Amino acid sequence: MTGAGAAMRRVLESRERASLNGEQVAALAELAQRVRELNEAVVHTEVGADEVAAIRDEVAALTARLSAARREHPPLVGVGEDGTVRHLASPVGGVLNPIAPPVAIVVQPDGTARAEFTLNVLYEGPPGFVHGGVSAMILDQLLGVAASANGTPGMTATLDLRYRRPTPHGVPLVAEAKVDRTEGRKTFVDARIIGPDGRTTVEATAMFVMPLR
Ligand SMILES: CCCCCCCCCCCCCC(=O)SCCNC(=O)CCNC(=O)[C@H](O)C(C)(C)COP(=O)(O)OP(=O)(O)OC[C@H]1O[C@@H](n2cnc3c(N)ncnc32)[C@H](O)[C@@H]1OP(=O)(O)O
Repeated sequence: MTGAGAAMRRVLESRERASLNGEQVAALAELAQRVRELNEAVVHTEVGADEVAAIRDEVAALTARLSAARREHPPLVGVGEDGTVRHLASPVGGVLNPIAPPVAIVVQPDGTARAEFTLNVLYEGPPGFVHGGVSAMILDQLLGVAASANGTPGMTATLDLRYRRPTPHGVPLVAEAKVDRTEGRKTFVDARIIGPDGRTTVEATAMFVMPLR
């Protein structure tokens, strides 16, 4: 069995990742945004059973139309001119991924990975608050981006979370991550989510390990 590094390289090499031009990305991102709105509407709808059945069939027909021509792999990672990390299909902030929370990560000149975002009810755990696993996923991504921006990317080997207070949804949040230190193949990164009152809701520390093989 080969290691994670070789496996990832193989996937990347096998991907004839048609570089989408800006226009194509914008068009698909708009589609993904409409699907996000659809997702939220599904959770909130009170329309009757007949209408639900009719909409179900319409959605199935749209899925069939989109599937008429499929890429084998989703489009590749890139970094925008403004430092914005563009992993187009990422489950965190991927503009082409309709289940991704809208978390656009920008790497600042001092290496801090930062995002400002608002989470809706789709990401709810306890009533009124963000699901802890969603916070963990967002922080893992931010931590990983900070490690990559430091020139020391890796796989998450450890992720420690401290949930200090509930993270509210429906209000602006900030998350940031910064590399603390590196030791050989290990990179240690700190991150947090900050609520609208400026108080930290979740803290995280992670260790990333660059796979050898
Ligand atoms: C700029 C472009 C931007 C692109 C941005 C994209 C950003 C994307 C962001 C995505 C973000 C999301 C990211 C994701 O979602 S990553 C997905 C979640 N993570 C994984 O699936 C990782 C799975 N594990 C592995 O692949 C391997 O185990 C790794 C690679 C981690 C290590 O396997 P490897 O065979 O290479 O390592 P080694 O065994 O020789 O050990 C080496 C050293 O490390 C120490 N160690 C290892 N593991 C642990 C552990 N768990 N706790 C404590 N220590 C551990 C070990 O003791 C040793 O230390 P020492 O004895 O030398 O002192």
